[in-house]
Amino acid sequence: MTTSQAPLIPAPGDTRRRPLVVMRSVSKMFSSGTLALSDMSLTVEPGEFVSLLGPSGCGKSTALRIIAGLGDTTTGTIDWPSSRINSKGLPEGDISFVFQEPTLMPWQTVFGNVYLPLKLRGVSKSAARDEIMETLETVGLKDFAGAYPRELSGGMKMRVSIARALATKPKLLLMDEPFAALDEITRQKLNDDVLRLWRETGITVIFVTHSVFESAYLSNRIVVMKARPGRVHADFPLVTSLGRDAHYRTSEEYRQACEKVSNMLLEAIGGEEH
Ligand SMILES: Nc1ncnc2c1ncn2[C@@H]1O[C@H](COP(=O)(O)OP(=O)(O)OP(=O)(O)O)[C@@H](O)[C@H]1O
Repeated sequence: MTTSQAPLIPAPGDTRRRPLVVMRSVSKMFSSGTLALSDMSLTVEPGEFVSLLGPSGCGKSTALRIIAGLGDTTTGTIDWPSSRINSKGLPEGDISFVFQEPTLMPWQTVFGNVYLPLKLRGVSKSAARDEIMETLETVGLKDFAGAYPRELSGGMKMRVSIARALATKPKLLLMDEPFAALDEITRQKLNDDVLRLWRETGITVIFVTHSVFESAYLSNRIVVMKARPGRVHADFPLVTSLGRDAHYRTSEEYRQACEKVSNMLLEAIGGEEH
């Protein structure tokens, strides 16, 4: 992957807000010959909540993994204009990833699982304690710090996974279908949790989902992708005059947002070559 380094501090008089991440004409061909992404460009501003939506196999996870540095581009670049870049071309400590599976260590408590990324940075347990307890409180798990993953429900495990991702206070949270395996009510609760965290922390979120309803509820911007090869089909803001809450879920505004996203998705699927 190629990256370019930008000065961390803007030049005097430069009052422009720098994008957080810029994906420029990225293509990805796997060694199997599959062209997963073709000429994909995407600029994400600080504080955005962007959902990546599209048919199965259109390259959503591939795009997310490339942004996270978990995969290389074949051509194209990923730039981090507002971050300090490490030797791997990544903004040190600025990115966290939440996968569909909570991927917790079964032999560690909730506290131990959330402590892991801080431990890897050399932070002692005692120095990390207060912050970890605060993060656990944010996700509603303060009373479960000593519990083991086997004692938790699916939704609680996902909360631990989110707490672990937040422990390092990243600027960017990448979420790859995190709630797909959960029941609808748990999913809605976690949607509200993520929205609250997003509002409270000002974190930037890129959220991969198959769900029109979920994307229309959560995002202030939707990027619909097309498959074979994966590329951006539509990219639009989702502005609402209402708060995103139970009232919004039953509002005409939400219905219209779902209809718009759904139509864009149908358009993207309709354009596929079968
Ligand atoms: N490691 C890999 N090796 C070869 N091909 C891969 C690999 N990972 C993904 N692909 C292929 O790349 C394409 C995009 O896959 P990707 O998982 O990014 O899509 P997706 O939109 O996230 O799919 P889904 O919604 O089903 O999770 C698919 O055709 C997939 O088979």
